[in-house]
Amino acid sequence: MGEMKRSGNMSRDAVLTAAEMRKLETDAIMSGRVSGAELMACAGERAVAETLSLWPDLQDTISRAVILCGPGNNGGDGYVMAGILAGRGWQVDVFALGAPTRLPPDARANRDLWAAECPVHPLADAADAMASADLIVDALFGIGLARPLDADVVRVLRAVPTSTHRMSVDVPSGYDTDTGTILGDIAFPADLTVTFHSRKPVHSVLESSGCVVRVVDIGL
Ligand SMILES: NC(=O)C1=CN([C@@H]2O[C@H](COP(=O)(O)OP(=O)(O)OC[C@H]3O[C@@H](n4cnc5c(N)ncnc54)[C@H](O)[C@@H]3O)[C@@H](O)[C@H]2O)[C@H](O)CC1
Ligand SMILES: [K+]
Repeated sequence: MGEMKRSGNMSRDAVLTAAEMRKLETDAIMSGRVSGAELMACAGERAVAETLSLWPDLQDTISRAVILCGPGNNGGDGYVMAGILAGRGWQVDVFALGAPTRLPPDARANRDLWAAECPVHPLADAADAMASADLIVDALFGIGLARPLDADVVRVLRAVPTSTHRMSVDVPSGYDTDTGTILGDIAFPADLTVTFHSRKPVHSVLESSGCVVRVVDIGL
């Protein structure tokens, strides 16, 4: 049975759908209480903290991370994580799906921050790099996955090694958030999933297959 742990002073046991989560985020942003950029920064910071808390061995040596960033705000969280890990002295390689010009604003801002100092490689090149990574971060798709993964993404997921730490941001790419089913043939094989504010239906499915699920507060 996977472990589900709450971090911070989370008392909410609600399970939200993708639409409910999106409404909560949008209402919070529209109210002016918090910005999307602040939510994304907090999401990335908390995702790194939970990853290092579950796998403290990663802090003992200079580790190498491969971060897979998608075309939306889930990818944006990945760019935030890349900057944090690089700032801690990690070797970080980022592989991205989609054109930068199509990224939503907060994700684009974090991508450009990263790209100002470091390369962003095409996702298709990730397969070889993953073999020697200590940590692989799946920031391809979160609650916005709308259809089965395309063949080029499937090809990369098939190359994800079993012998490394595999962490997914919010939802492992390939899963439908609300039904917990895999939309196509494959999903990212996460050992850890860090989700934001509250669980979604997919997370109990993940736990039953042995994935550790951590829920973190992002100030919503
Ligand atoms: N909203 C916020 O302020 C925060 C969101 N967080 C993170 O954002 C994601 C949700 O982001 P969103 O952009 O809505 O969705 P995704 O990033 O999951 O992907 C949507 C993106 O992908 C395209 N798409 C959908 N399915 C496919 C597919 N099979 N193949 C190719 N492309 C696909 C779609 O058209 C969009 O362009 C959430 O999970 C959080 O990780 C922050 O964490 C907090 C702030
Ligand atoms: K993901």
